[in-house]
Amino acid sequence: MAAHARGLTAERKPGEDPRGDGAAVRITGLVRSFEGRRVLDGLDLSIDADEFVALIGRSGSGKSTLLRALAGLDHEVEGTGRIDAPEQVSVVFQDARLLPWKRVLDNVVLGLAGADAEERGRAALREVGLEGRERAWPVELSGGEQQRVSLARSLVREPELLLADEPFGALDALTRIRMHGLLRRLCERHRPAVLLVTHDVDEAIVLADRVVVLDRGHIAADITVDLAGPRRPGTPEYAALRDRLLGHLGVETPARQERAESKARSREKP
Ligand SMILES: Nc1ncnc2c1ncn2[C@@H]1O[C@H](COP(=O)(O)OP(=O)(O)OP(=O)(O)O)[C@@H](O)[C@H]1O
Repeated sequence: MAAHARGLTAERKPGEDPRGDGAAVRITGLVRSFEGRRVLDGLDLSIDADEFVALIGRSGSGKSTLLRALAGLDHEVEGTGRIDAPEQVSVVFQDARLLPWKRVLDNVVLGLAGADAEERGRAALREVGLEGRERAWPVELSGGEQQRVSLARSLVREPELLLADEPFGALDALTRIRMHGLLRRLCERHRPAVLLVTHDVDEAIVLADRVVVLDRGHIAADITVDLAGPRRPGTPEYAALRDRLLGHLGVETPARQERAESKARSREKP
């Protein structure tokens, strides 16, 4: 994929794995600036093939800037650094970005080569639970259904890397939970490397193998989600991880407050 911010010092090398370490994505010393202000400040990040990484961080920390750099959508941005990423990349945004004048199936297969494109498109729609809606217009679908079409459009291209920028941010809570299940199943089947930008710590824990916290252009934490059994908010391990991630985002939780108070009390003791 040709993709470069102005001033990028090194070329992207699609699909290369020079170290043979199984990484699908390798980002080294990435810098991105707007009007002289560094939003990404020498960032390094690797994502293994078929690894699911969630990227969280406060508003303005540079999450979308990083995702756009990886997607090759930042030609006008000032920057340096090196990005090694696969050739086949698909991007899903918060809004489904379907063409309103094309039917659902035509949106899915748009630009897809091969005599079997339509059959693959139908199969992708089946996978996301939209069999029978091939001839519907986008406007006839709910928000959740439109995002399903957007996922089908991405996955029909069999991406080695799936980039998702708050894909479920505009959906209601119940639809979101259903979409989490769908995305997890699709990823287990197609096994792309995934970078998911989200504001939702629970979404990150439920879906990801690793959660990366971005803070002022640097990686402030890189945490493997190592929870035994189903990832249910009720378990102590889940609560501890959630608490830790919220701490990195500067959010005070009752548990953190309790710990701080007990530390302060023990310091006061003679
Ligand atoms: N095209 C642009 N021109 C100028 N500044 C920009 C541009 N795009 C992003 N920025 C700035 O870069 C910083 C990082 O933006 P970015 O969208 O990457 O943050 P984010 O972590 O995705 O935020 P949010 O969670 O609110 O979506 C912000 O301060 C933003 O104002």
